[in-house]
Amino acid sequence: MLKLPIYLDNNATTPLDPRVLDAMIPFFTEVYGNAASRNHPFGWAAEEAVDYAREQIAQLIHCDPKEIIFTSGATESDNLAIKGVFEMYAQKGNHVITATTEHKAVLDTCKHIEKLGGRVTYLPVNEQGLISLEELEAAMTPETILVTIMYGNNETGTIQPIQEIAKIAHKHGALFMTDGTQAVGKIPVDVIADGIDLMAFTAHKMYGPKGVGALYVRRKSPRVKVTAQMDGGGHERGMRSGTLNVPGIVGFGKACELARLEMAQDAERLSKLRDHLEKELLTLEESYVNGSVERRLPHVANISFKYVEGEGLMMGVKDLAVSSGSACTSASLEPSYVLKALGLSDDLAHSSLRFGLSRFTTDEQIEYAIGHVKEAVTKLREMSPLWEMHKEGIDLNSIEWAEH
Ligand SMILES: Cc1ncc(COP(=O)(O)O)c(C=O)c1O
Ligand code: FES
Repeated sequence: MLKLPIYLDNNATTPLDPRVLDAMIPFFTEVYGNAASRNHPFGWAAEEAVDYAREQIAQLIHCDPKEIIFTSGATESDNLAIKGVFEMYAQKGNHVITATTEHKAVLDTCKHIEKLGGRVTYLPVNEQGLISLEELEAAMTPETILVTIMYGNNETGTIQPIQEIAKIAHKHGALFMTDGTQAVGKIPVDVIADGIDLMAFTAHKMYGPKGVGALYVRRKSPRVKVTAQMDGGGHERGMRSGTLNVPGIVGFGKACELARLEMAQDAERLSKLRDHLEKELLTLEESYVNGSVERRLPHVANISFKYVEGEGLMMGVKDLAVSSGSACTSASLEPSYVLKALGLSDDLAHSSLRFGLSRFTTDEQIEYAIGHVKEAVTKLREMSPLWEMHKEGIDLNSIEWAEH
């Protein structure tokens, strides 16, 4: 039988918690009504389950259950928030501010509204992956309707100064939206304390099922509205039509409840495990942490190993399921645009690995990962002429390479 690698790609998706699956199962076979059916108990039972999940989710992020709009995932929530605000507030202005390190679900939606006549400012980040509050302030105009900056980055785990960003947006009369996909369920997120007006998040990054997400839309001071992007039966207070995915929503609710109860202890254990992994891997010379070490999600480490070629690195660590900043693991030909935005060279971006730990990651798995990565990096460097030159003290930047 095929031996599976150790799964350390939990920023891509997490396994479903068995307790979440248990909660979902009756809603496939027994309680199969349409939550919008008002005339019989099948519908009522489904609606009751959805309402309960809405409460579980609202409790995790400290909002009112009415402020949760169910979607198919964070991609849809990002689209609904940005396009929906752009259309709804067109009278006020057409300017949106975001950052270069956002997820494609945000960046490509911003590109779309540019085609519709919108103006978008893409703020740069510093080497820590953080935007500058001064640059944000300077970019605000009377036409700015929306500032959208993610909570925690999916590649590096860097956490933006959310409360400060919200204050600046509000001071200038704009709404503040955040893609909370990687942060919700991992660190405390309080939409009221943080000043968030809209927030996208998704179940499958927090031990829930794939294909179900939510958009938080503030209802009071200010009351925020988005134009629906999916027309139809007028579900979700008219903001997102379509029959609700009841089992998925039940699972999402359960995942949020578990996160509320277990997040603190998970975060403490995982940050210790992550720090141990990182400390060990940094004993390899010329290895670097990408993103902010101080402001970071507890379960993420992104490390570059200089003088190691990206493709070789991915082949060398095949006992681990991890992501890399190199293009050979993705459909695009460019190395990670997030790492490049932090100022990394193409080479260093190519030679990076992203480790994403989960509730189910064990000490033994991390010990194995440490040994495996150390061995791979050491072996690859032994074969690398660049490493040899570096060891001989030759400044590689001073070399003039022959043209071919
Ligand atoms: C920051 C961020 N936003 C959005 C998404 C998209 O989420 P979903 O897969 O639920 O559409 C992801 C997941 O890849 C993500 O990490
Ligand atoms: S190492 Fe494969 S694309 Fe860079």
